[in-house]
Order: sequence, then structure tokens, then C-alpha cells
Amino acid sequence: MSTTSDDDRSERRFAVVVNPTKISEALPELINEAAERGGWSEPLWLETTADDPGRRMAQQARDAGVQTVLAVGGDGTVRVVASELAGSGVGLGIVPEGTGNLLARNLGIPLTESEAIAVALGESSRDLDIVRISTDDDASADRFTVMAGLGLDAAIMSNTDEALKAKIGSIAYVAAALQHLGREPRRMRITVDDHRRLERRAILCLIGNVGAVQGDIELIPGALPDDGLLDVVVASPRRLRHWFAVALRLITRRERSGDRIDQLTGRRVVVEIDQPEDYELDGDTIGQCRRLVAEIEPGALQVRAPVDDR
Ligand SMILES: Nc1ncnc2c1ncn2[C@@H]1O[C@H](COP(=O)(O)OP(=O)(O)OP(=O)(O)O)[C@@H](O)[C@H]1O
Repeated sequence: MSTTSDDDRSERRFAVVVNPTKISEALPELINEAAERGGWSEPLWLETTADDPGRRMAQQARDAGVQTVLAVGGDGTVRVVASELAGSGVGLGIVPEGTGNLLARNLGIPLTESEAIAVALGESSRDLDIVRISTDDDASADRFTVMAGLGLDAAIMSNTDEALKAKIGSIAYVAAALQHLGREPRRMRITVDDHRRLERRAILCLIGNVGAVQGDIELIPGALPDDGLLDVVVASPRRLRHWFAVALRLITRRERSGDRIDQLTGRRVVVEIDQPEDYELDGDTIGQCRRLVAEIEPGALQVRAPVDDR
């Protein structure tokens, strides 16, 4: 019988999917020490590459039968690892090393390496929704955890100066948004849960699982990562005063009347656009599409995070 506890112990193993271009020299040592302290076996160390930001590595970790995978890197690394772990029951730990660190910030995961590692290997876990997404005729699905954006938002993400973003956070987004003032709106048709339909000449459509972006800007008020719902925001400013209202919403983090913003919630969202438009997932511009389908997968992702005390 005494072998039972030994077996249990040897079975406690985690993997580290790490973007090696993002980490400090001290990180491997910090992780190994934490593993030893917590009674884990030697971690399975898997590095991402320029061609694969973590997809194959997360699959490898899952196949190896680990209980937890630590995603160490920026939002791109975290998104891809989360996408592969969804529905598997394998826990996700996050050691944020990017500039945005959107999911970590939204979940109150510490931004310093040693504290983040402690949370990632700790007992506290939350079941989060994740969003399955497909674009145009591409049947292969991808996923995001924070938000998808079409239009202005994707343009901002690809244009926002990285150094500025690191220094002044939200102001950089507003500065980038102002560069796009006067951007041509696109005819967008948004269908929620197959029956509610909205047609707008819009500059931006956000589909959010989580409401806040960098600098604690609450882009989608009320969006919660574990309510089983997607929150959709469509901005269709026509006149300068509408633009100002949109900017004010960003700055004051409050819903405003008269800012030409529609907000809807549902489980499945289809966006159709009259011509190809940029889209981003969790802050990374992915490409262009004319049709995007997003579907919530409630509670499919187990994230090691501090207890939610809202
Ligand atoms: N070994 C590697 N060598 C070079 N580039 C890599 C390597 N591993 C990953 N990458 C690149 O890093 C990118 C992912 O970066 P990651 O999301 O970790 O940080 P980030 O984009 O700077 O984060 P943030 O958006 O939060 O600032 C991918 O586009 C990938 O091409």
C-alpha cells in the first residue's frame, strides 16, 4: 500500500511550453525549484518555434499525460496552448512574459515570474469558457480566450507601437485609434444565436469572452469569462461626436449613450462583411476574413488562477 503514495507522487508532472525568446535567464531555475518544492516530477520542457507558437508542443504535453501545462510567453503563446488544452481536462498555468498579458490581467494572475509560477502550480483553479472560431470556408477551428476583433481593433493591434504599448498601456491604443479616425466603415451583418440580426455600417466588431484589455480598459462592460456567454460590441460611429463618444468609452471605461455602440450577448455569433477585413484574436492580428463564426465552449478550460472574489 505504501507504493500508492509513491505512484501518486511520480504521476504529478507538468509540462512547460515556453517561448524561449521571451524569458529571463533565471526562469528555468525558478521553475525547477518550484517543481521540486511542490513534489512534482521533472517537468517536460518544450520550446515554441517561429513557425509554431505552441500548438504541437501543447499536443505533445497532452499526449504525455501531464496534469498541467505552463504556457510561458505572450498572449500568442497562451492562446495557442489554451486552444489545444480546451476540453482535455489538463490544467493551464500562465507565466505571462508579453506586453499585453490579457488573460493573466483579467484573471488576477501575477505578472512577476516567481509569483506566477506559484499560482500556476497551485491548487486554485477556475473553469473558464473558451471560444471556438472559424473563418470564411476554412473548416479548421481555432480558439481564443479573451476577445476577437474585426476592423479597427485588428488594425490597432497591428499598428500599436510595441515600446509605447509597454510604457503607457491604454494611451497607446487610443493614440492608434486616433490614427484611424475617418476609417471607412464596412457593411457588417451580425447574427446572434441564429435569430437576432443586426446590420450596421461599422468600423469595429468585438466578440469578447473577457471584457478588459490592456491598461484595464473595459471594452466590453459586463463580459465575464465563466458565464457561458459571448459579448458582442459593434461600433458604428458616423460623425465626429460619435467617434469622441467611442474614445470616451475607452478612456472612462463606462457605457455611454449616443456613442453608436450596440452590445449583444449569446452563445454563437456570425459576422459577415461586405469585403475582407482584418481580424485579431487575443491581440494578435491573424489575417483577413469576410465571415467569422464564434461559438462559446462553456467551462472547457481549467486555468490555475487566484480564486475569483467578485
Ligand atoms: N523559438 C522562437 N524563435 C523565434 N520566434 C519565436 C520562437 N517561438 C515563438 N516565436 C514567435 O513568437 C510569437 C509569439 O509571441 P508571444 O505571444 O509569446 O509574445 P508576444 O507576441 O510578444 O506577446 P504580446 O502580444 O503579449 O506582447 C510567435 O509569432 C512566434 O512566431
